[in-house]
Amino acid sequence: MMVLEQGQIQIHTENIFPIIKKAVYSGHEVFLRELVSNGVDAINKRRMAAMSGDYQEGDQGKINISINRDRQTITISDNGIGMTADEVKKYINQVAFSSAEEFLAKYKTEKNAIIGHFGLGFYSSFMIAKRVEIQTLSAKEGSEPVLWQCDGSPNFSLNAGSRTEAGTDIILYLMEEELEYIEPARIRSLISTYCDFMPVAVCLDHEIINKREPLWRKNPRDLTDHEYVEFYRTLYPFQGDPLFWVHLNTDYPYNLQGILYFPRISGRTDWDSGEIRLYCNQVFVSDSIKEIVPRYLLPLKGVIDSTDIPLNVSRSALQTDRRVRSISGFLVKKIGDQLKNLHHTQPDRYAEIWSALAPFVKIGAMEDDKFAAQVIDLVLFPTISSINNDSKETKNFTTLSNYCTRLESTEEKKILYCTDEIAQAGALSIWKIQGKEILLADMLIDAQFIPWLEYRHTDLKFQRVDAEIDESLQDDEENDDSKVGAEKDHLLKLFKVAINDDKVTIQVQALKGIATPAALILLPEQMRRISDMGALMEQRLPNLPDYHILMINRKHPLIKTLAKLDTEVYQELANNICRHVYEIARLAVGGLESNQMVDFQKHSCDLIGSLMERLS
Ligand SMILES: Nc1ncnc2c1ncn2[C@@H]1O[C@H](COP(=O)(O)OP(=O)(O)OP(=O)(O)O)[C@@H](O)[C@H]1O
Repeated sequence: MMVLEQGQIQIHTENIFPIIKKAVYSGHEVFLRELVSNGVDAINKRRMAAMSGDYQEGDQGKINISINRDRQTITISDNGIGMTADEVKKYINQVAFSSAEEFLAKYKTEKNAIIGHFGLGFYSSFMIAKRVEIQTLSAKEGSEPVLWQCDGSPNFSLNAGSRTEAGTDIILYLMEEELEYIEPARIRSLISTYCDFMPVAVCLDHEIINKREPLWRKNPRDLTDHEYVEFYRTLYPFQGDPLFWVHLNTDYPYNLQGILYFPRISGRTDWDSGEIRLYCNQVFVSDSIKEIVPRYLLPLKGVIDSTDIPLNVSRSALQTDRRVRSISGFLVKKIGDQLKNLHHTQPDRYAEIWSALAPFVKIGAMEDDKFAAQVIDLVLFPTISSINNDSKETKNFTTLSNYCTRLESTEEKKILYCTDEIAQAGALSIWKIQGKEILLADMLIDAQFIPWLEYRHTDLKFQRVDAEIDESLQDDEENDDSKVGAEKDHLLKLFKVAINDDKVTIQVQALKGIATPAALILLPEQMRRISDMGALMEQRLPNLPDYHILMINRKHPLIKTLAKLDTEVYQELANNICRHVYEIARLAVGGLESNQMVDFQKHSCDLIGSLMERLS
């Protein structure tokens, strides 16, 4: 055979082959992606070049992978543009080599940090092959076939090749320790992962393996909801249907296509996993890219396909990259726009999925001012409104601004909210009877979101229903001290003696409404927030703060009777009743600890027992 050329690949620093073999020890499988991508590029180049007339037009682009068990080889063949001898010298011996060298220089310091090893290119073959041959024939009219051989040392040879059709075969002689790639099942699964959406048929022994259509490349106007959902199902099987999606398509200032889905979040959702799949020209790169979206968008799933996200840099460099930051801002904006669109065009559907969206919208708003500006009027609260004429309670959704427009203009802008409909049921009922509309803020995140809202809206005052009983809820006539002052003092004294705890402030008031409870525990807003914050920092659920108010309702029949009881004679009974009323009020707000619960049961039974004795 006539030898065209023998030589040494120019080595600038050191022999990179052992480094490729050993240092890049993890993720060897990416060799297939790199070589198939080169084949796709070659096919595209041929199509373009054929238009100019100097190159032969090819058949439909196709990449075939064949396995020869006896020779322990894998051959990746394409019918692309091919290379002349000069091009092999230039592109393989110089360009490909220097890009691999550059890649490895970065790799040495960044180790696994480089995303998906993209950029190693042709020389990634040496991760799994002890010897590599290139059989290539350029599509340029009158070209001769060429054979390039390299045994993993810096020496290469260039001879006359045997290809008769334009295109390239990359023949990999597998190393002993890499024989897993001789298994067709292994290659098939790699094609499915990396090449599924490639624009060219990728075959294993001439059977097409990649058949999936990259939906994100289609025009959104040509797609139905069903197609979007089906696509999601194939990407993320058994995960429930998505709540909504955004189709991305932009050319300027960067090239980016994709579809982002908002998944159905469940208790098991891992907020930090990051499951957006990154593609580059329909070639799969990675499915755990967390750096291109802000943390609060990590629950999103779907596909981003961009040639403008630098792939051969470390993850930390990616995070600070200006273009990536701008892409991240673009994604945030698109999600915000879609939420707005849903809210306006499908308000019922929006309200229906709101509880799933709420944590992420609220966290996003608190973490990102720009996102906050977009979504602040899209935050919904369920409201517990007044009793209607037909006595049925209604629960609707409202935005904060709509709630405010319903407040009477003369009124102080006080936003009443409830964080637990059961524990705050007593106080809640008093406000409801007065026809007040109450926001339900019962999500964990609301403990931070309410103070955040208050900070943004300095003209608004947020008050939990059990923070105080203001004058509007008190029965003025029944609270006239000139008439009832003595009785109030008497009750106050009775409860003080019975409870005997300086931390509990006792108040006696007559509350409006017939169904109001005998006693209520009140927690002044600021004091309660400090206590809640302490619990949050200690990562426990907030309990009833030691300092609280016991509000005694003078209008309740039990308290009325108690006030009339001859306490000279029934001192102990009065004491027990006061303690019992206090314990019931604590119980109602979930404020009894386990040992107190045992005492409560005993006290209740003793009290009922002693009253029954008097009857018999
Ligand atoms: N199958 C092929 N057909 C024709 N030319 C090829 C083929 N494979 C590689 N080449 C040529 O060799 C060059 C170097 O390839 P290599 O894969 O190392 O880097 P790249 O494809 O340019 O960049 P990267 O892989 O980093 O995206 C290519 O630019 C191309 O000109």
